[in-house]
Amino acid sequence: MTSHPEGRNNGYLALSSEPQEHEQYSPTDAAAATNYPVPTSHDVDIDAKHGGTLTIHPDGHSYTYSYGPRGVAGLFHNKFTMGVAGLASLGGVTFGYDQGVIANILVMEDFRQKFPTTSWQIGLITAMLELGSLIGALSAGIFADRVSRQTAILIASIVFCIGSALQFGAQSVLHLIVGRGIGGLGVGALSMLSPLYMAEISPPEVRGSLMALEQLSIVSGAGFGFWFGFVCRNLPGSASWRTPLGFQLLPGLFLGAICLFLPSSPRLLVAHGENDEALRTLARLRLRKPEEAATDPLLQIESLEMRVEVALEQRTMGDVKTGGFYAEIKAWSYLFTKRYYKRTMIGILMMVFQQWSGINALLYYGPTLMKHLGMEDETGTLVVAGGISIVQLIAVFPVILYIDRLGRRPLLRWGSVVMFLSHMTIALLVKQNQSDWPHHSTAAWTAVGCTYVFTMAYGMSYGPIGWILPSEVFPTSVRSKGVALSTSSNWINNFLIGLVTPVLMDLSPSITFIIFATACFFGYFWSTYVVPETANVSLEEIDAVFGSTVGLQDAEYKLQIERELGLTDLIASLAAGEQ
Ligand SMILES: O[C@H]1[C@H](O)[C@@H](O)[C@H](O)[C@@H](O)[C@H]1O
Repeated sequence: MTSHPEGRNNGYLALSSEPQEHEQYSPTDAAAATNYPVPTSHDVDIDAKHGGTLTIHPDGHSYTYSYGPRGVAGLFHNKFTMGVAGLASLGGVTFGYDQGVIANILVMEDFRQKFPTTSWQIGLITAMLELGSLIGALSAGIFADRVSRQTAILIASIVFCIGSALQFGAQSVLHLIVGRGIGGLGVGALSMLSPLYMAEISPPEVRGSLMALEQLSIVSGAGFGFWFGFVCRNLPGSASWRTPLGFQLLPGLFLGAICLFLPSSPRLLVAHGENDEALRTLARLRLRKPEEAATDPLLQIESLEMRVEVALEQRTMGDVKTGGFYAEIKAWSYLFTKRYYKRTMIGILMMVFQQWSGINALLYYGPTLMKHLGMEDETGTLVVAGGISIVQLIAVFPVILYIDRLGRRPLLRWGSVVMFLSHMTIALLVKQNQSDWPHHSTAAWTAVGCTYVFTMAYGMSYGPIGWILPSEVFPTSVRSKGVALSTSSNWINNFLIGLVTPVLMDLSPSITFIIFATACFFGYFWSTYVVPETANVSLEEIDAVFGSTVGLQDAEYKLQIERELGLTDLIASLAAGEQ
């Protein structure tokens, strides 16, 4: 077997016809085996017109390609895909909005008079969204592959709108709770479908930037929801709370209306055997003319990689999508086999660390928390807490610009360190001053400042990457289920945080912050030693970064399929400048 060099190879150039176990190919071996000249330079300029490149790595085995530049230039280079991803990310707006709006609604005058809620009912109103979302995310994992991604998004939007309408027209607490539950089903489904779809349509060099749009949408939704609710609290009567609850119908209806015009996921098309349509869609997404579909080398590489992956998966695990109940169980259980276990755990733990970093404790209980930090005035505390959503929003912009240059891991590692330090500082300050905040206003403001530092670090690391990494680590055959599990982990942990934070805060605010700091501490080691770098790697070649878990047999199958489908010859001839 030829070895996969670790790191940024997003392609694997199998230049030999007879791979042997543990054999390392030198470029000379490769040339002898194929009669193609050995690439001497790294970059093969194959796409001068559009600025795309194919880089053959010096080992002569692996390659990287990009359709154009990264960062801002790359986003504009991919303007159509950016527009499509931006629209799909509206799923995140519904999610954020729902979370952001509720804190203000629950304290509104008219709401409290109409619905004299007990505290467990209040808990239920908040938690129903998370419970509904958990079920929504898991169910979307079941039906997402059977229909197109757009149809799945449409169904989820309709469910979301039904839930929103119920909340808008609620005449009793029960209506509201049921409405939140149904709305949650839609929110949960959308929260897994949007990143899934975005990952599948993005080119490797700007995938991180495009997927960070999901976080942008979530935090914009949350910020808008919070402040819109805050402003609406002065409206007369039930308009104060019905207006913000009804408002969410707008993004829901809009998403439902436009999703049928979005292009299909080329990866799902290939998985469904529609290779020609997949190539045409890919050409559209990469802004190539239809007639270029058959000739453009990068389109050829990307679509062949998709076909190789699907063929490989079908050969290894059978066609999981065509079967019934048994096949469904089998597909879910694959996530826990040796082959995918590590990826499944990355998806699940990503969200465990994201949620236990404590972001939602700040968002849900911001006002209460600020009181613990010595802020007394009601409006002031609301404003400070609302500021946290704004900090999250600001933090996501540098991520959109730089994540594909910086990579996912460095951001996670640095994020963990800063978040840990901020939490520990708060814990210390609270412990020392909680009995007498009025005389320690500097300490109080330092603690408030630390919550902002924490939020900034979170917003540049675990926040956006939580929605990026899980969709990247799975192959197409199990991606929807893997992402569904990861998203469910988000919702379960989100729910737990909502449940235990008030109890913990009553017990001891400083211990609460130490618990969140502990999560960040472990997050550092996890992102350093477990998480692989997925930046700039095409989705099909993520396998290579998990190289150690892929068996020898799989690697051999892969070489064989790459040869059968013509990818090997295509790369070799491009490297030799023959096209
Ligand atoms: O990434 C998001 C975001 O940071 C939200 O503000 C938070 O409420 C979510 O739980 C999280 O998943």
